[in-house]
Amino acid sequence: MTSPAFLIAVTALLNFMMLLVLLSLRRSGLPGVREWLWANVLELAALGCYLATPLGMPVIPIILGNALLGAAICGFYAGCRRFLQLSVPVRPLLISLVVYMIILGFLRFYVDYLHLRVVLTSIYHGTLDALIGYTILRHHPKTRATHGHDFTGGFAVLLAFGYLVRGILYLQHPELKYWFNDSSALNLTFLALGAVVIPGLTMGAVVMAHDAILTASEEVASRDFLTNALSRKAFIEQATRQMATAARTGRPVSLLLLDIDHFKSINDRFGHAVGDEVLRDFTLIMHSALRAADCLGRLGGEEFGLLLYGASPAEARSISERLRALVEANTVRIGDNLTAYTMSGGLAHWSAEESLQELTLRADTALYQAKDAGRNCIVISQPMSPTSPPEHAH
Ligand SMILES: Nc1nc2c(ncn2[C@@H]2O[C@H](COP(=O)(O)OP(=O)(O)OP(=O)(O)O)[C@@H](O)[C@H]2O)c(=O)[nH]1
Repeated sequence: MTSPAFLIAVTALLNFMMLLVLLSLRRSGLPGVREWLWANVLELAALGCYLATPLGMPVIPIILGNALLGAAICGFYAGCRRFLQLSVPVRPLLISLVVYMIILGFLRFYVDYLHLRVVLTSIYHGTLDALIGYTILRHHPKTRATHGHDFTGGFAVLLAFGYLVRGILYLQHPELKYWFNDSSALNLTFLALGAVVIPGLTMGAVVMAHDAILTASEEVASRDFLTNALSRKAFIEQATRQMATAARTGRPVSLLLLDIDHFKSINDRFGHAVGDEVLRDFTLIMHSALRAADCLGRLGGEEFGLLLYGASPAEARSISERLRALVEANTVRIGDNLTAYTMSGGLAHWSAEESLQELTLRADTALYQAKDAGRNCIVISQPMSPTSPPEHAH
């Protein structure tokens, strides 16, 4: 038959394994990992105190053990808040722990009410589990599915519910036994409930952390390091996705290819570092003038692609002209001097049967025409009619 001591020993082993898994995440630098680590260390120490019950020194399991376990769950909650970039209510957590310990001590050493102590621990741990569940589910990322958040938040809510049941049961039945000297199914069930809290929640936290690491590395891989525009590959993927959506919804799409004028001479005159600065400046202007949904990618060198989703041909034309004018009006500081530069653009409005490659070819031809026409202008490609001449916006 399983005994409470055996259950505690197994939990300690589980705890230790989760500690090792968390240690492997330390290098990630993710906020919250340090607190989760501490929560597991504190739980291990608490379990050690509980195992000392047969020694007959109640202060070790009841005061020290419960203080450490209470601190462990507070630490886990703090880790979740840090992970989610939220502030940690350190003072309220500390005060709650101190008050909890004072009442617990009172219920053991002043009046000895075992069932009220069980009710009190149920309220304390249940409330913290509910807070953990609520916080994680409330701050669930909106743009992607994350099983880690669902699992951890859902598990914490379930634990809170388990504690609620335990609290009510012990409140209504003061005759129920609890703890080391009782191997009844009920005692073991509630003991197991308390035992799985930190290892179970830690497992969820590890999944959340892996998800965050994966998302961050995907973001880095899809961005051009110098300008923070999308990489060519990511641009093509995103543009293809947006065109597929447009094909379904009937929304208009335009592609603008942009190229900084005489960029080679900027490099030649001021050096490569200044050229890099101009590239960064250019993308800053683009990002500040565009909507978040507009997809800007660096296609190579000083050439960029901009997919304008949802913009009508007239809107795309006015956006392109606005961007050109913004670049023309802007200056970059080079030492003590201010230098201006311009850009040319080729704009093509997408028609449903066209592939991204065909659309890009038309925009590219328009871009060449803009360069031929003297630069610092936007040329609009005429859709579907090979005979119609290109139109100049500026
Ligand atoms: N500083 C810097 N220069 C780059 C980078 N990538 C490409 N280039 C340079 O960009 C220049 C592009 O020159 P060209 O293709 O002749 O174009 P351009 O001088 O802008 O002439 P037009 O496009 O015809 O106006 C080359 O000198 C490349 O070395 C980069 O990441 N940083």
